[in-house]
Amino acid sequence: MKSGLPGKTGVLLVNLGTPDSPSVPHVRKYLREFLLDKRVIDIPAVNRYLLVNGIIAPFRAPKSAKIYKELWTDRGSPLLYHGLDLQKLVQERLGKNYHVALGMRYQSPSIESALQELQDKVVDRIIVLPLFPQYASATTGSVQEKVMEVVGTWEVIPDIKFISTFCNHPGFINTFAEIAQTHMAKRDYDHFVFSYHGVPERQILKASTKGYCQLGACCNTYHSRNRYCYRAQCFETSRQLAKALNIPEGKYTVAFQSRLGKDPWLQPYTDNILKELAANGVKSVLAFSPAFVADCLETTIEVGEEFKEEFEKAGGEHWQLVESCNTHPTWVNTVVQLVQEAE
Ligand SMILES: C=CC1=C(C)c2cc3[nH]c(cc4nc(cc5[nH]c(cc1n2)c(C)c5CCC(=O)O)C(CCC(=O)O)=C4C)c(C)c3C=C
Ligand SMILES: [Fe+2]
Ligand SMILES: [Fe+2]
Repeated sequence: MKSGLPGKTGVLLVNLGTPDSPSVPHVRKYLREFLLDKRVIDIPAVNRYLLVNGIIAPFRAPKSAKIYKELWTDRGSPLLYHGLDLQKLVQERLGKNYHVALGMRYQSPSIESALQELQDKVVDRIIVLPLFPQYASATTGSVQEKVMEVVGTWEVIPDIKFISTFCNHPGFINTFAEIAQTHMAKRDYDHFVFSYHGVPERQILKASTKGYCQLGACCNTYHSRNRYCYRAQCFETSRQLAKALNIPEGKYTVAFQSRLGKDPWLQPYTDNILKELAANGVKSVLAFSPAFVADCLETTIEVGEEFKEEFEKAGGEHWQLVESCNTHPTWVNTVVQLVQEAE
């Protein structure tokens, strides 16, 4: 990719985004921007506007704001401050021939401002790393579309490389494995749950190349035909994590969380699985949330607190969340490596 001429490489790290504060108006503004994205709620535009403005924004925003208040810290939202910390550490590691910027797909700092920062630094090429290990149209696809929309307005469009998936990158797997080992060293676990953010099944079928994915055993192996299938990537991440941690098949379950609305989302649902596990006598669970590389509402609150409470209510005794990659040194090394591999 390099021309042989000296010049800076721009690195754009992008995560989903979070409200500016846990207040109801800020959460409502965030949910509106997020859920009006046609890649996130992929229904006809008029229905999406009615659903988001008529139901989700008025009714969900106050409930979500309450949960965001629980999550909020002195440094603000974890998704944002972990992103800023990661940006700083990766910048230090890559040095002066690189400029590393952080953008959020929704809210701030925006992708527009992050790309402007790179343009101001006169970068020759840009490497975009959406911070989602598994490609989904709603996340990585949406980031790619937004970046192309913004740079499409520039007079000079530099070389751009997108890192679309890193679901089985050894550095990503090792980061989670190392964090999990700190918990596994302290006690034995009866069972392991890999809980991924869900998506509507319809989105998996739409993203499938030539009808390859049937939401069945087709996702049990990972190869060029299903490289971008979110379900196949979640299974691949789980297999690699199980391998790295010597977890035998039968001792782990892949499940999906955070569904919204009445349409079928990817199954099994984590909240059902944890009840089944408790009913089958499983007492202790180590729970991973490997669709995220930074802790956020979905990991800390949903997996770490809500699922724990439900598991214990159902008869389980010990539920432990594996914290996300955040600024773990192996993860910082991995991001540096992903950038270098993309050049
Ligand atoms: C793997 C990453 C994510 C996918 C895929 C995804 C899909 C998706 N999400 C919603 C609806 C909501 N998600 C919410 C929060 C949220 N989602 C992700 C990531 C993915 N979403 C993150 C990182 C977060 C948390 C951000 C934070 O601030 O900590 C929320 C808001 C919270 C709530 O009210 O529950 C909603 C709503 C849909 C519809 C969707 C569809 C594919
Ligand atoms: Fe989400
Ligand atoms: Fe499949």
